[in-house]
Amino acid sequence: MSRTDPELHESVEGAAADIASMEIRGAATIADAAAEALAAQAEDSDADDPDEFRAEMRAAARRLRETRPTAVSLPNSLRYVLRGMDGETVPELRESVVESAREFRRELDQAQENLGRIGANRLRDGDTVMTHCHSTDALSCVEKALEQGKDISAIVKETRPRKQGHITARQLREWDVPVTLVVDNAARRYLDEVDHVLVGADSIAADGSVINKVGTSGLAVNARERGVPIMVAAQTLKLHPDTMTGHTVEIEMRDEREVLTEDEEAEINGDADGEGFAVENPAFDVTPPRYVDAIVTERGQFPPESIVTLMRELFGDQQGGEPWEE
Ligand SMILES: O=P(O)(O)OC[C@H]1O[C@H](OP(=O)(O)O)[C@H](O)[C@@H]1O
Repeated sequence: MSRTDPELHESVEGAAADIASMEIRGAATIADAAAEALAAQAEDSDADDPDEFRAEMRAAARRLRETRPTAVSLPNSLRYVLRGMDGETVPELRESVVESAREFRRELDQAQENLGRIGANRLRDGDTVMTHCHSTDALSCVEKALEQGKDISAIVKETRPRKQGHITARQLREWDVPVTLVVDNAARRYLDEVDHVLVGADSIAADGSVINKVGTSGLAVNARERGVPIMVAAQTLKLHPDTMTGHTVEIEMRDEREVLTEDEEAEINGDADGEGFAVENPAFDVTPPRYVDAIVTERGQFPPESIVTLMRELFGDQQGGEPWEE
C-alpha cells in the first residue's frame, strides 16, 4: 500500500486475505464476499468529504481486485457496486453503496435459483452426473432436480490439489444424493456410467470458451469422446466483458506448496546437488467451445457459440475504464 492510499476497513482486508488464501472460494461466493466487504467499508467510513469517500471505495475495490485474477465474478461484482455509488454528500454516497451491494447480493442469489431451475430441466429422473471441483451454480441444478422429485446420483472427482471435490461430496450427501468419489485420473473410466458432466465456470469468454478449475478441459475432451454431454452452469456474472475486445483471461498460477510439501521436495531431490526442479500449479484451464454442449445461465441455456449475443446485450453499452481506476 502506498502512503497516499486510504485506510481500509478490516472487513476488506479480511475478505481480501481470505479470498487470496481460498478460505473464501468459488466464483459466486467470492463475488458475494467482495460486495459485502465494500458495503462494510462504506458503512464504517469516517471520510470527511465525498472525494475522500470515493477514493476510499476505489482503494477498497482495488485491494479486493488484486487477490485472484481468473474469476470475472470478482471484478463484475466490484463494478456493479461502485457503479451504483451516487450522491452529493457522504451519507448519500454511503447509502447508495450499501444499497447497491445489497441489490447485487440479492440478484446473485436469485440468478443462482433461476439457473438451477433451468439446469434441472436437463437432468432426468435416475441420471448420474460427474462433477469437477465445487460449484454452487452446478449444485443448484442438482438441488432443483431433487426438488422436482428426480433421483440423481453423482460421481465426484476429487479435484487435486485442493480437493474441492470433498466439499461437493459433503453437500450432495446432505441432500442424500448417492456419491462415488474418485481420483481425477479415474474419471475416464467412470464416464460410461455417467449421463452428464456438470461443471461450473470462473469465466466464460466471448467465443464460448469455458475457464474453469484445471482438469475441466481434459474431462470435456474425454466426455466428448464417450458421447457424454457437457453442461456448464454459469450465471451471467461469469461472462467476461473484456474478452469481447480480444483480451484473454489470465490463468492464476498458485503456490507450488499446494502441490508438493517441502519434505516431499527434499525427498525427491535426495542428495542431488544444485538446482531443484520446477513445480507448476495452474488453478484453471480453458475448454474450447466445441467441447461444451450447453452453458446454463439464469437467462436460459445457450450453445457456447451464441453466448456472445447475450454478452452484447448485457455489456454492449459499457464503455470506459474500471470504476476503481478513475
Ligand atoms: O461460482 P461457483 O459456481 O460456486 O464456482 C465456480 C468455480 O469456482 C471455483 O474456483 P476456485 O475453487 O475458487 O478456484 C471452481 O473452479 C468452480 O467451478
